[in-house]
Amino acid sequence: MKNKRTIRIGLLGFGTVGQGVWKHLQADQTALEYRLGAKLELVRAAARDLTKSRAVQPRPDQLTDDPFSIVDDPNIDIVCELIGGTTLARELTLRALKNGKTVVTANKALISEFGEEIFAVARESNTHYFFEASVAGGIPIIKTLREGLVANRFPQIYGILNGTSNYILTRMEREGLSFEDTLNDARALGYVEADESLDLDGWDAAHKAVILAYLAHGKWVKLDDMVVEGIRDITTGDIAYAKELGYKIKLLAVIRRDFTQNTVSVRLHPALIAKQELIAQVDEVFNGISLTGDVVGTTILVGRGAGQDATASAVISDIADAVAALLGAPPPIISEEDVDIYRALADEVQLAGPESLVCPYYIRLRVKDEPGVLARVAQVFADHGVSVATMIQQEEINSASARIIFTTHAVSEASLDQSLGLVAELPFCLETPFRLRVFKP
Ligand SMILES: NC(=O)C1=CN([C@@H]2O[C@H](COP(=O)(O)OP(=O)(O)OC[C@H]3O[C@@H](n4cnc5c(N)ncnc54)[C@H](O)[C@@H]3O)[C@@H](O)[C@H]2O)C=CC1
Ligand SMILES: N[C@@H](CC=O)C(=O)O
Ligand code: NA
Repeated sequence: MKNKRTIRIGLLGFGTVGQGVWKHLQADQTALEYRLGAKLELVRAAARDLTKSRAVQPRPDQLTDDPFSIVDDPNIDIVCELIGGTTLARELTLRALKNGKTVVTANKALISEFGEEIFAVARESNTHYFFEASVAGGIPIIKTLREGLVANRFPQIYGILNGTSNYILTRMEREGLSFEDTLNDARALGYVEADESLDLDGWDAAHKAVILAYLAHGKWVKLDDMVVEGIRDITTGDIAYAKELGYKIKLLAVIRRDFTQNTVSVRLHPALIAKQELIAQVDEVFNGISLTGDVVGTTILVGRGAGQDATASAVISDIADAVAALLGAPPPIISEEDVDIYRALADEVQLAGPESLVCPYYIRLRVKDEPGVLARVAQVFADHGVSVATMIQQEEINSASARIIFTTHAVSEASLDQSLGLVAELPFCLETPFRLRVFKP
């Protein structure tokens, strides 16, 4: 390849994703160079511990423990931030952008918290910030929203955005294992965040939902304004009861825009979803996103949401866009720097209030097995407008206690929670009542 410009790349972070990017860029370099019309050079990667033995081993001069030497290197054009977290990663990202570098990231925590600031700095620095790997791993969801579906407004986007929890729920369902039993395997497969609470308590998927909500509706929603619940309290029993009732339990992100009321709601929680829905059939580490556009109708994307190779695929796709931008091609149709476009998308949209939380529920109670229990619970439900749709009662082994599983008709979350608060205080109630939402697309 004669007279082609050489684009130089540096990686911040050389863990699961960093090594994947290095490995695949090297393996596919020639083909990529032809497709991009530029030469690529992997200059250096920063890692915390240089002595660690790694599956991917660059030459010693290509590894450094000083990430600032990469963002300050005048020869480097593209910096990939694959460290994670929101402190050092933010500092490095802002410095790289201010130094005029194009930045590619997989860091959803950083974007959901500091996206507004980072996009502004990219704009002021006349450069770009790409983040395809930050949502749904290898699925090209960012490109799909910004480019492929640009003709649409989106009344509903929902789906599975966390590979780790979907992997755990799938193995709990198939093998009857507890989630602790499967967590180690998810770790070994490189799916789990360094801070595991991000995966298990729903925060990681919430970060991704915040990013999608911004891209679709131009509004940065704060985590404090969202319902965020994870999968820790789900038992194999809940999964089995849900199955008996025709449902699967999935950790779902739900983004709804009501164009009449001009409100948007973004939430993240486990929910029962009818097993015939395509999203219910997305298992293991796969993510699935259903996007309903006012022009195209519903489009569903399914693919690997975590893991070294899938994530590297998304990072390399951003590197390709970054190379194109550096060679003078226009940025993607709606780039993250187009504030005016996002302001128009937002159109002064307000967050939907708690009254918008109305749906059917799944309820699990553990009670003393004695006369009158059902009548008391039914009375509390009736007093709060909670109407029972189905009930399963199962005696426990010692036969002094029983599990009762209800599903309800649609009811407001406030009424449901009030009634469960009262049920919890009844003398025969042996455990805090547990409830899951039933999601109807
Ligand atoms: N693992 C996955 O499947 C996916 C991860 N991501 C995101 O990609 C990013 C990286 O994730 P992983 O590769 O899984 O994490 P990891 O923990 O395997 O790798 C992090 C790397 O950053 C380096 N690092 C941390 N502090 C450093 C410092 N002070 N100086 C130099 N290097 C430092 C570590 O040495 C390590 O090489 C995170 O933002 C994560 O959320 C996104 C999609 C999927
Ligand atoms: N820990 C995350 C990794 C990808 O974003 C997940 O499990 O989805
Ligand atoms: Na993606």
